[in-house]
Amino acid sequence: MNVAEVYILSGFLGSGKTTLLKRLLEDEKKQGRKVAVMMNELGKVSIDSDRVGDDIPLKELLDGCICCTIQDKLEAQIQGLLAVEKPEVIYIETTGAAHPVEVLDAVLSPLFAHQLNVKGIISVVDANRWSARKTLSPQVQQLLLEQVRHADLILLNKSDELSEAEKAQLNFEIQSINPNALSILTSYAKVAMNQVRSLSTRKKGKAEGSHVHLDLNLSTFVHQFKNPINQSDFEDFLRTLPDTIYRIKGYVKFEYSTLPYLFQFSYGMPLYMKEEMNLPLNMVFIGENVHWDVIKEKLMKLEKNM
Ligand SMILES: Nc1nc2c(ncn2[C@@H]2O[C@H](COP(=O)(O)OP(=O)(O)OP(=O)(O)O)[C@@H](O)[C@H]2O)c(=O)[nH]1
Repeated sequence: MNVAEVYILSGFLGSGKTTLLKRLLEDEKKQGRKVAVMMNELGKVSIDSDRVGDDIPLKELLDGCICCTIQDKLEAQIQGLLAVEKPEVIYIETTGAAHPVEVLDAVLSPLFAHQLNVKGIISVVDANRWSARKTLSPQVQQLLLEQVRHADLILLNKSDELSEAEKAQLNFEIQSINPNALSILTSYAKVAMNQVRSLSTRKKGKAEGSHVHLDLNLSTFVHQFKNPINQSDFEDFLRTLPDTIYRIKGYVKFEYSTLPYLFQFSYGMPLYMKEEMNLPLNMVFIGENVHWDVIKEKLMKLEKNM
C-alpha cells in the first residue's frame, strides 16, 4: 500500500508559509517525488495557487478554513488524491487562522489514516508580529501561541528585520513555550531541507503494531478493531481516558448491530451516527503526551471481552 508523507504548514497570515512552500516544492522537483499541494484561503479566490508549478496536482479548499466548515470536503479530496494521483508527499498549507489540532483532525480520516504518514507540523512565526502580539486580540494571541506550542519545527521568520538582541530574545521565548521543537531563525523561510525531512526520525514511544505519528507534542494513534465490542464497556473505557486526548473519530461496531457507527469524541463529548454500509473499523486518536501502548492494550481488552 502506498503511504504518502504529509507536512502541515501552519502560521499566521502573512508569516511566510507560501514562501516556505515554494522552497519545499523546489526541493521536491530536484528529488523527483510526486507531490500534491492542498491550500486553503479565507476568500474565494486563491492567488497563491498561481505560484505552484503546473505539474503539481493542487486541490484548493476554498470557501472556508480547513478547521471548521469543510472537513468533509477535505476528506473527500484527500481520498481522491490518494486514489487517483497517488502522491508520495502532500503539503497542506493551512489558512493563517487555523488551529493545529483542528487541522490534524481534518487531515486524519479513519478511512485512510493508514495511507498517510503525518511527518509534522511546521509553524512559521512572523518575528515582528510575535513581538507585537500583545496588541492583538486575546483570541489571536492564543492562536499564535497554539501554533508554536503544537509545532514540530518552528521557523522564526523575517529575522532579517531583527537586531541580534531581538533574535536571541525571540529564540528564547519560543523555546521556552515549546522546548521539544527545533526552532530556527530564518529569512524568507530559508531552511535546510534535512531539518524538514528529518522530522519523522525524531519519533519516540511507538507502540508495537500501531501507527503513531507526531510523537513530539501532538501525536496520533490508529487502532483497527477486528470484532464488534460491547458499548457499555466502550463507554467505561472512554471515562478512563486522559484529558490530553483531544479527539477520537472512527468506525466501531457494537455487538447488537451489523453495521458500524461513526464515533466522534471531542473534548469529552461522545457522538454516534449509524452508517449505511460496512466500513473499515479504524479509530483515530489525537492527543498530547499520551501513552498509546496503554490505550492500545485497553482497546484490545474490549475485543477480548466479547
Ligand atoms: N522581510 C521579510 N519578508 C518576508 C520574509 N518571508 C516572507 N516575506 C514576505 O512576507 C509576505 C508574506 O509572505 P507569504 O509567504 O505570502 O506568507 P503567508 O504566510 O503564505 O501569507 P498568507 O497566505 O496571507 O497566510 C510576502 O510579501 C513575502 O515576500 C522574510 O523572511 N523577511
